[in-house]
Amino acid sequence: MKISVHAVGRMKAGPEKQLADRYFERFAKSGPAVGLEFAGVAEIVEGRAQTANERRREEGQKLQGQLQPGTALFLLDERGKSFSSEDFAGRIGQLRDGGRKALVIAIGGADGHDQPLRDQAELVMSFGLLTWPHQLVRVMLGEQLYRAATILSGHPYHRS
Ligand SMILES: C[S@@+](CC[C@H](N)C(=O)[O-])C[C@H]1O[C@@H](n2cnc3c(N)ncnc32)[C@H](O)[C@@H]1O
Repeated sequence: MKISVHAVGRMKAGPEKQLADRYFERFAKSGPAVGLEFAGVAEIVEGRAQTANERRREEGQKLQGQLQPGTALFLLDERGKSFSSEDFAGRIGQLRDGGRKALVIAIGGADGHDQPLRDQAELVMSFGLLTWPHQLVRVMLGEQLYRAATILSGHPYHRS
C-alpha cells in the first residue's frame, strides 16, 4: 500500500525539514518489508481567500483534487482521536491487509481542515490537545510512520 503525506504550506530548508526528511527516509527504507511504500510529501499551497472558511474550502478542494478514487484518508487534527503508536500501526496494517492500494495522511493549514474533508476521512487523529505548528506535526508524523513500520515488522526500535 502506498502512503503519502499531503500538507498545506511549504516547509523551508532548515532543521525541521532535515528531521522530517530523515524520518520519511527511514520509513521509505523500512516500509517495503511490511508492504508499505512511501510515496512522498505533496505540499498544498495555502488558500489566499479573505475568510478562514473560504481558505479552508480552497485548501480542502485542492486536496480532494489530488485524491485518487479508493484512497483512504486520515486527517491530523488536534480535535481528533488519540491513538497509541501500536493502534496507529494497527490501523495502517488493517488497511493494507484489507487490500487498500493507497493512504493519504493530511496535515492542515493555519485554519485547519474543511468540514467535507473531515466527513470523508476514515480517521481524524490527534497528537494531543496542544496545537502544534505544521512543521513539527510533519516531523512527528514522519517518526510515527517509521515507528509504525517497525511495529508491524517486529523491529526493536519500538518498545512498548
Ligand atoms: C497550526 S495547526 C492549525 C490549527 C487550526 N487553528 C485548527 O483549528 O485546526 C496546522 C495543522 O497542524 C496539525 N496539528 C496541529 N496540532 C495538532 C495536534 N495536536 N494533533 C494533530 N494535528 C495537529 C493539523 O493538521 C492542523 O491543521
